[in-house]
Order: sequence, then C-alpha cells, then structure tokens
Amino acid sequence: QRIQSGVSTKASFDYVVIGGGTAGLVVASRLAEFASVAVIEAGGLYEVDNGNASTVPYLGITMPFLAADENYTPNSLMDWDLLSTPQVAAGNRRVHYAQGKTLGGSSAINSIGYHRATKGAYKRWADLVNDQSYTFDRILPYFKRSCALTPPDPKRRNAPNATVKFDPFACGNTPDNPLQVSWSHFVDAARTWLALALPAIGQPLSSKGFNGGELKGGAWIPGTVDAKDSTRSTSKNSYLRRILEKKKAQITIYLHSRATKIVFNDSKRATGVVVSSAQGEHVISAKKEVILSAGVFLSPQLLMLSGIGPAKTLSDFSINITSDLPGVGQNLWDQIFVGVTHGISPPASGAYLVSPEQKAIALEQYNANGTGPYSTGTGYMSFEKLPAQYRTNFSPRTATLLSQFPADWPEIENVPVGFPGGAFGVTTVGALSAILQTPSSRGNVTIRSANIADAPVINLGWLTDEADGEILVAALKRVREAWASPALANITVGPELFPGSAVTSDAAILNYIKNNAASIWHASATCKMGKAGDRSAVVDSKARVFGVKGLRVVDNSIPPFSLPGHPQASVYMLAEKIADDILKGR
Ligand SMILES: Cc1cc2nc3c(=O)[nH]c(=O)nc-3n(C[C@H](O)[C@H](O)[C@H](O)COP(=O)(O)OP(=O)(O)OC[C@H]3O[C@@H](n4cnc5c(N)ncnc54)[C@H](O)[C@@H]3O)c2cc1C
Repeated sequence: QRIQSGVSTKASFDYVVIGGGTAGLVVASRLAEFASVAVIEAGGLYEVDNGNASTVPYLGITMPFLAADENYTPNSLMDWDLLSTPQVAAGNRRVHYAQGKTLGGSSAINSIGYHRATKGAYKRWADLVNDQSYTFDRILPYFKRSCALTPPDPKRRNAPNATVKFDPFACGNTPDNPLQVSWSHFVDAARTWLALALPAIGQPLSSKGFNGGELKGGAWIPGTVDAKDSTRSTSKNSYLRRILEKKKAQITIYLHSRATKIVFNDSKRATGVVVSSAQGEHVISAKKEVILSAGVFLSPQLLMLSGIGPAKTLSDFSINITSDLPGVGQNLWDQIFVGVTHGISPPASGAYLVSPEQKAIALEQYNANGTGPYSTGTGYMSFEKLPAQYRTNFSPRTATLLSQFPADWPEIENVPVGFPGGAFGVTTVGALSAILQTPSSRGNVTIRSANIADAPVINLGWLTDEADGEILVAALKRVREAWASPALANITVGPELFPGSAVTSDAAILNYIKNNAASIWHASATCKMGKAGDRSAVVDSKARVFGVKGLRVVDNSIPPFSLPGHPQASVYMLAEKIADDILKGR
C-alpha cells in the first residue's frame, strides 16, 4: 500500500517530492531512510504502460514516440507530448521533445548512456555558483555513491572489435549503490566498423573511458543496465526498489497524481502541494520541505503557476507573486546534432530482428543469459575540439565564444550508429553524427495560461546564435572526412545518402542543418543555480529557491548550463548531493 493510484484525502509528510523521475526518486529514497516522504508522480508504472520497451535495451532505443517530428506517433501514457514553438532559425519546425511521464521519469525512456562531464566543466559550475563543493574531486563521492559498476563480461559481450577500456573504481560497488552500470552484451558489426573511422581521423581511443572527468577521444561507454539479465536500470527499479525493501522506510508514492500548485504560508514557506487526480483535488502537506523534481520544462512551469517567476509573466496571467525571479524558464541550453549517412555492408542489430524466426532466436538468447541483439544498448562515442583546418571560417565572435569554454570542454561529440537500410536499397544505413557541445543559442520556457493542463510554451532557440551554425557546418565537414577515411573504404556502398553529394557549399550545408538538426534530449538549465544576488539565477548552490523558504528544485533544470556529453550520471550525482545537504541540515 506504499504505492497508490491517486490521492483520496489530505495527508501530511516531512517531505513532499513533486515528480518521481530520475532525480526525484533519488532524493525521496535517501530522505525516506530518516523521515516520512510522499512522491507525487503524474504517470504510472512503465511495466504496465510501456510493455517491455522500458526494460529491454534494444526496444528502448526504437520506441516510435521518441521521434522529434511534429507528426510523431504518440504514447501519452509514457510521454508528456511536448511540442516546441516553430523554430525560426531551424526551418520553422515544431519539435516533439520526449520527456518521461512515468515512475522513473526520463530514466525509463532514455538511451541509457552513462558517463560524466569534464573536470573543467564542473570547476566552471563551482565558480559560477560560488561553491567549490561542485569541483570534480568533491562530487566524485556522490557519483560513486549512486552507482554499482559491473565490468564487461567478454564471454557474454562477444564483441572483440568493441574492446572496452574503463576505470573499475568509477562506482562505489557496495550494496548501498543502487544504479546498475555496465556494458551491452551485443554490439552490431555496423557500429564496430563505423567506430574505426574516428581514430582514423585523429580521435584515439581513451585509455580509461569517460567517468574520470575527461572527455577526449573515443570509448565504448557503459549504460544504465543490469549486467545480470541485461535489463534497464532506472531510478525506479534501483533506488525506489531498494528503499521499498526496507520495511521501516516511510515512503508513499502517489501515481497518476499531478501537482498543480505549491502552497506557501504568510512567511513564504512552502507548506504543501495541491494535487489533482481521479479522486479530486487534495493538499499534501510538507512539515519540512517541498522538493520540485518535475524536469527541465515542467519544473519552471509549476514554479510560475505557484507564483515564482518573472513578475510580468505572472501578472499577465493574474497569478499572485510569491517571488519575482526573472530567471525562471530562461537560459535553456540544448545540444543539437546532425548526421552524414551512407549505405554500408555490415549489418545493424535490427537486421537480426526482421523475421519471426530471427526474433525467436534472439528472444531465446536474451531470456537465457541477457545476450543477443535485444541486449543492444550503448555504443561508441568520441569527443574532440575541431582541428585547426576546420576553424579557418569561424568569425572572430565565434572564436571568442569558443575560447570562453574551459580548455577540456569538447566542441563536438561524434556517434556512429547503423539502421537496417531496406528503404534505401542498402543492407544498412550507417550514420556518423556530430553533436554540438558548445551551444550559444538559448531558449526559454514560459506559461500559456494559469492552468496546468495547458502545456508550457517551449522555445528551444535552436540555431538562433549564428555561432552554432558555423560550428556545425565545420563539424559536418569533419564527419565527411571520417567517411572518406580508408577505415570505411571497404564497407561503404554507393554515394552519400544525406545530406548528399550536391550539398557542398557552406550555405547549402547550413541550410541542411537548419532543416534537419535534431535534439539528443539534453535540454538543461531552465531554473539555473547561481550566486545570491544573481537575478538570473533561480536556486542557490543547495538548490534552495530564492525568495521563499522550504522549497528546492532538484532535477536537470538546475545545472547552470548543459554539461558536455550526456547528463544522466550528473543528474543522479546532483540528487545525491542535495539529498545529503538536506539530511545534514544544510
Ligand atoms: C529520449 C531520451 C534519451 C536520453 N538519453 C540519454 C542518455 O543516453 N544518457 C544520458 O545521460 N542522458 C540521456 N537523456 C537525458 C536524461 O535522461 C535526463 O536528463 C534525465 O533523466 C532528467 O532527469 P530529471 O529528474 O530532470 O527529469 P525526469 O526524469 O524527466 O523526471 C521528471 C518527473 O516529473 C514528473 N512530473 C512532471 N510534472 C509533474 C507534476 N506536475 N506532478 C507530478 N509529476 C510530474 C514526470 O512525469 C517525471 O516522472 C535522455 C533523455 C531522453 C528524454
């Protein structure tokens, strides 16, 4: 009875956590060892609402509702169905931006890649928020505390061309380390071939992987996957499961329950949350604190609906102002990517899952020992700063913007993947992508009305800063250099598929980028952390919301920027760190 559907009566807890997602369940689980905790989650159970797709790694990366196209196939039980405004500098496209709506949040729909950002990036974070406890050496214990790492098992992995170099001490590995981190037991031939192109153009294999504060060169990275049976590890089946096993833990999960407003008393202390569910509207009271973990788009929305945000926006919708914070919903950083594709001869994982017979064999392998194509998860990634010959066309302003990033912050991430290529008349479509790590464009999130049922207005701001286009044009040319390397000569079939050989001038490449850039779902920093007195900041370095008491925001909306690489490891770390602050009375 610790997991309920809906809220049928008012109730009171020490802490109320809004959003049972990636960060929310970390904070809730840690607090529930010492205090009573309620979690308010709008979604349900992914095992019920998403079949095997949130459990079996390969199915997770092929879910149709992840598509960015405006005309995607929705799954409204799992996703918030958020659409951006038309992106004026990116082909006027409205982008569907998937976000998990389920217990476990986006950890139940993401692509499971696990790694950390750079020492320089965390040092920049520490400096911006005036708190040196964010430097890599000091956050490392929180990273380690969150995860247990199982080394790759060469027998089950059976991928001699995808050799893993890693730090065996990257995680804590005690029974107290909930999140399972390990490597896929299947790597398709397409990826192993494509990955060869990156060392061939001067991006060597990293000697220890990407969990030690460096992002340089390439690595076969681990993912949030349980090595025992190759099932996805989420905040729900790691952190929450672990705390629910402890009889004494005081935790109540309200599913299918949406927080509609945070309630404050006369001294601006958060005292509870209004929750709407099929059983009507009830207030869940917080004796100590409310923790908002609704994610990068929905946390700023709920703050604004609760009277915390830019005064003008609040008064436009007749919302009483509790704290005038102009930064709420601003400063949205997003990474975008473009790919260059060719037909290639080696097969991708999907090629083993076409006929019923193939599927039956694959199912048997997966069920027997977590191997075979269904266990395909994370792959190869590679980071670099663009070499000198690709920088000659940068405007002085772009060069200056790039020089302001820390020295170890990469500019581009390259990712090789393959898909079955039947539609293009080739065995496999091979894609080498370039993901922009240093975006200068900024978007924002605001409200459409004072009603939470109206989705927030999300402007991703893609390519509104010309520097981003310039860098991506160079990055696309660099990817073409990789395609032209001898490493791929024997597997490439036919001419370039996209953008295609006619797209050669900088203007044509930029036009292609504007019409085809996609998101990798790393939007961040819409309730950014900052120093006291910084009017653009929303929370201090302990995640406490400025101008009120008893309210913190803990999720991927609070880092001051989008960290280089993929964020989930840092979201787990951050939630561990703030939970520790709360428990230590900070
Ligand atoms: C498709 C996809 C692929 C990704 N791939 C990777 C990857 O491979 N590697 C990586 O490092 N990162 C990846 N990411 C990013 C990473 O998963 C996210 O940054 C991270 O999970 C965000 O955690 P969060 O706690 O901020 O939000 P979430 O985990 O999204 O949690 C927010 C929770 O709040 C709930 N909620 C919202 N509003 C309300 C409300 N009013 N009332 C009640 N509940 C509410 C939501 O339902 C959700 O459960 C990916 C993300 C996506 C979407």
